[in-house]
Amino acid sequence: MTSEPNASPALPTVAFIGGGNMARSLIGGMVARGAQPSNIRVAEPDDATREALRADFGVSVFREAHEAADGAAIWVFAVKPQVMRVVCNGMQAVAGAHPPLAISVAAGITSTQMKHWLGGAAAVVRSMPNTPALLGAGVTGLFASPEVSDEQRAQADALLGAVGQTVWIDDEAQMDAVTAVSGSGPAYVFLLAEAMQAAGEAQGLPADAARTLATHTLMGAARMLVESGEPAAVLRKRVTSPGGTTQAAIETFESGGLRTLVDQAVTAATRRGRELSAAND
Ligand SMILES: NC(=O)C1=CN([C@@H]2O[C@H](COP(=O)(O)OP(=O)(O)OC[C@H]3O[C@@H](n4cnc5c(N)ncnc54)[C@H](O)[C@@H]3O)[C@@H](O)[C@H]2O)C=CC1
Ligand SMILES: O=C(O)[C@@H]1CCC=N1
Repeated sequence: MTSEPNASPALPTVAFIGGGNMARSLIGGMVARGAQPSNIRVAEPDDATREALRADFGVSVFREAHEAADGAAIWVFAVKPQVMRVVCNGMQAVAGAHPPLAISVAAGITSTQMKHWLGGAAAVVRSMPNTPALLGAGVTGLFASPEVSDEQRAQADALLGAVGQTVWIDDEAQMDAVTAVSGSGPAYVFLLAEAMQAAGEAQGLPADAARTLATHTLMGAARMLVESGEPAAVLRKRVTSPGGTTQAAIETFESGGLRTLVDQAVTAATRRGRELSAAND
């Protein structure tokens, strides 16, 4: 099931545990789309990162996780998978017998691991957002553990839906594939942008021109994919005149194994997600 972005979410107090790249994208996207900064608290040990969040978005910032978390209705865990267990264990005293909704954005870490590390009573939504959330153009896959109530599920959908599309996943094992396609996905597009720009420069284009041509081509094509609703293959064929320039390029991509390479890359990212779960158990 997918849903459209919400323009102005009415959210309860949210505490972000970890204020790095992904948290910044979510917080920036939420504030830009109408969330009250006074309802957003962030725990971040790095002084410069913490102060930048306060200065840029007006949110309340804290050095310690428990300071931000105490009294918040939703906890968003945005730390690296490698430290998640320690961070959750440190929250058990604040969680008590009735912990608030816990939303994890971490790659690999399962809802069962989160629940146990938080003391066994937590309702956990495992999510996988991506950094275009900063522009309200994110997409987030979400899985709700059995303890999550309908109201909590709606809260998670409102929070992540404020910064882009949401897609609910019924089988948690598929969250590693979500991570591999859309969580990591922006990096694949940025790699393609780098390669297109470099190739344009190699053909003699000035760097500025190559960047503008490559980046706006990606933006225009992405908008067509979303706004036309037509399959990618149909849009591709409309650009590809028989015997023309595009055909020469597409045949080069196909004979070079682009589809196989993309499949291998997504498979490697999916596998890495599973490894992160096992390695940090
Ligand atoms: N960067 C991305 O595009 C995406 C990242 N994620 C997930 O988001 C999580 C965070 O990733 P990033 O933001 O990229 O990493 P990051 O390294 O930029 O942010 C993590 C932050 O957690 C802070 N931190 C460390 N220990 C802490 C503690 N005890 N309490 C509070 N904060 C603590 C660090 O100082 C750091 O600022 C990871 O689990 C990752 O899998 C998910 C989707 C996309
Ligand atoms: O690379 C990572 O592990 C994280 C998860 C998805 C995007 N960044």
